[in-house]
Amino acid sequence: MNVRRVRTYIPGLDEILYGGIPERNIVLVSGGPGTGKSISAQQFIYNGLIRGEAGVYVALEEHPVSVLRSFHHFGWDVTKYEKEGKFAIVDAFTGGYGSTAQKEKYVVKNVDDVKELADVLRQAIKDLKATRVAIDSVSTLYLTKPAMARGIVMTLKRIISGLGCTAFFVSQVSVGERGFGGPGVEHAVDGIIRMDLDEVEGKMYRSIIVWKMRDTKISMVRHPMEITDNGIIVEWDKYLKVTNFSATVEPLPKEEVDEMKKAMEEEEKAEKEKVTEEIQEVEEDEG
Ligand SMILES: Nc1ncnc2c1ncn2[C@@H]1O[C@H](COP(=O)(O)OP(=O)(O)OP(=O)(O)O)[C@@H](O)[C@H]1O
Repeated sequence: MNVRRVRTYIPGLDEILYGGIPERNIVLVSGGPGTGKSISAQQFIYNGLIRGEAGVYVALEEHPVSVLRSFHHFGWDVTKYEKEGKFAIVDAFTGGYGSTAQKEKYVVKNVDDVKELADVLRQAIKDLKATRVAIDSVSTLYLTKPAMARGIVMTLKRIISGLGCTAFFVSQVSVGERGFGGPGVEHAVDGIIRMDLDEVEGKMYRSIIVWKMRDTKISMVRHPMEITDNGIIVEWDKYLKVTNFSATVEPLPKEEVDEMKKAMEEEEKAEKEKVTEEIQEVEEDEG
């Protein structure tokens, strides 16, 4: 059976997922500092907004004003969609203190209370009829209580997935750490995307790897990745070979490139059919 997919529209990422993220999947975006996790979450939300899909961004790690500044840094004007009721930031950072928080609609007063966060998030998703959610970062919620991690992730997953949304959960790990966020979390989520920065002989290399993604085939190699003024670009037809002394970018075998291209073509076809069906439904309702 063909799964319904949510395209990230992050250049190259849908290709290495063979068409996009299966709908309702909760994806852990894991990586060390400065690897591009927040940018990927913002790009995922913005790319939905410009295509008519409402989105909610949960800010746990930065002030909502800083989050807005990050979106605008890439020219992603979310303020426009906020005014139209298609985008909202859930403020789980300020605790309701300060002049900005007084004006916000979705504020979590006690961040240690996951039930409160879940309630505010549920309300935001329902009000906006959102289909995309980003939590930045989910690891903040259990930094001091690792035993609670699985329970917290499962609570959020039930709500988000249950309401029909697909989500990016940002997970912070230390430089050089091999895991993604602890065993409870890694098994609870539907997908894991890992972002890395490697220093080889004084030069930094960015890369991305899909570790797991339920209900779809994935690329089995590490891909080079760039952060540009327009956001993240994944080099989906190349792979990065890193050793202690060298980093080389190699082309992928032609068969794999062709298979990813084919998967994308099929997804684009399925998407066109979905739009046609939706137009027909609207016409029938109106007619
Ligand atoms: N226009 C740009 N061009 C190139 N690189 C950029 C640009 N804007 C931001 N960056 C880089 O992106 C990195 C930050 O990415 P991001 O905030 O997504 O990291 P992160 O993985 O969320 O990190 P942390 O866990 O520390 O918050 C910075 O190192 C910055 O240099």
